[in-house]
Amino acid sequence: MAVTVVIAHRARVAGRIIGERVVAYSCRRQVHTESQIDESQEVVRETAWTPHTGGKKSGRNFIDRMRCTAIGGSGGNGCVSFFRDVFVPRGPADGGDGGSGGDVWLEADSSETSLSCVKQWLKARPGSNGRGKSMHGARGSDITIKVPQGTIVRQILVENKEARTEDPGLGADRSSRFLADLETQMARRAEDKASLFVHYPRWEDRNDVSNIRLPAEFKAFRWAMANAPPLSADLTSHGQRVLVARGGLGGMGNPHFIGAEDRQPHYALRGLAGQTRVLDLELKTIADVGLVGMPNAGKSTFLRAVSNAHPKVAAYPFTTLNPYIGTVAYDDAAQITVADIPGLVPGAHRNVGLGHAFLRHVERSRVLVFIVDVSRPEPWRDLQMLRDELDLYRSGLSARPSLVVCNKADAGDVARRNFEAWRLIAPDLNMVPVSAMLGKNIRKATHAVRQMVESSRM
Ligand SMILES: Nc1nc2c(ncn2[C@@H]2O[C@H](COP(=O)(O)OP(=O)(O)OP(=O)(O)O)[C@@H](O)[C@H]2O)c(=O)[nH]1
Ligand SMILES: [Mg+2]
Repeated sequence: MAVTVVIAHRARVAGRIIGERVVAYSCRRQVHTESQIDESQEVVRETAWTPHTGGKKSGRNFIDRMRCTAIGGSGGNGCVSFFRDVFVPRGPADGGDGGSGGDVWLEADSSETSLSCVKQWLKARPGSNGRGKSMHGARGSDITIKVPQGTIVRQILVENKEARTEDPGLGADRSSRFLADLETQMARRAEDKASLFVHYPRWEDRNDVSNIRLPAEFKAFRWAMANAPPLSADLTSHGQRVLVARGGLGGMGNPHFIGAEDRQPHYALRGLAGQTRVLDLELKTIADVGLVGMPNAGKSTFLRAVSNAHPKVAAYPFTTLNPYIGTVAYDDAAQITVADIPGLVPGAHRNVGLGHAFLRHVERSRVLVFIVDVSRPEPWRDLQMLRDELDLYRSGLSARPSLVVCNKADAGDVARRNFEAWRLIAPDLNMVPVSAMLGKNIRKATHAVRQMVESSRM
């Protein structure tokens, strides 16, 4: 059976054939794509995760989806110490508390354009341990990671394997199984409790901490950590921040455990571990207008003509490999943002061409501008294909307010005839003939777009 690779990335693609399956690795987008074709149907699958590429910021490392792990700094341990002085051999407890661990924050920044600056492990600093003479440990410093505006943060819930209970044996009857369970639970609880404490040197055996009441603040923190709701945030505006992993609470020093029975506690609490969260970051660019078109239709040329952006323009398909954002400035100081994305080809929803993953960058645009090359035969078919691909990505997406820009209207009689025929076929379609290359009729298009953006804001 013949096996074909459907991937049309212009980037370097290394592939290896395993049986009837072709596994291809695209170096450009770091997307691991697996294609398999059988006689009846085509199956193309893209793994959801783009691995980290080492923090480089260049355009080739554009990343719009990644997974990372945020770990709050652990709290410093409380200290076991006693006041000592000349003629004071057994002074009162004076151990300081440990400092809390640092927090991990994500912050939207308008100067960031890609998630490639985000590392896979985001770790905040731990708090310092408490010391004698009631000296409390310093708080661990927070870390703030800048992400582009439009980043969606979701927590991935990882299964807790420890939650599974052990089976005491097949032969055990119900009551003995219940008792065995209870015993293991009690032993585990005592063990867990003992592991929460630090001891004065060589006092481990003498300290029985099983009856010690843990401080309410400590219990409340542990409860809050265990019952924290799954994180989900959308960082849409510049400076918006979200706390993704809280630092652990610092342990309490031994003065907290002075009681009626024990005036000289030889133990203190350890700091708690920081929160760990596995995060899925997805960048969905926020622009007022999204440009959608086939490769070579002139999207980038149009963006150059209307805005301050300078995307690369060339006479071959897939010139644009990453989204570009430009700002259109009007005479009365009004501004709208326009996103140019790589071209779509028939079957983009099956990952043909560069796939439709880039459509996430126009998904939030209120207005869509279809750039159609009017010098191609039957350009209305191209528009239908674009609309179909949008709907296959997200149903109803093509129903957004839209303008059809009939580009390359300067390309001779063919373009003019096609445009006139199109007018007859679809008299109600919102169309503007332009020549992005020569800058003709651009003002008409930009004003039509502005009207649509403003009416969609109302
Ligand atoms: N004659 C003519 N050519 C144009 C016009 N607009 C763009 N072109 C040419 O069409 C070719 C493709 O233009 P691009 O702007 O790179 O097209 P694109 O849609 O961004 O293509 P991809 O980035 O590959 O998706 C270039 O050679 C442009 O010079 C136009 O209005 N008239
Ligand atoms: Mg382009």
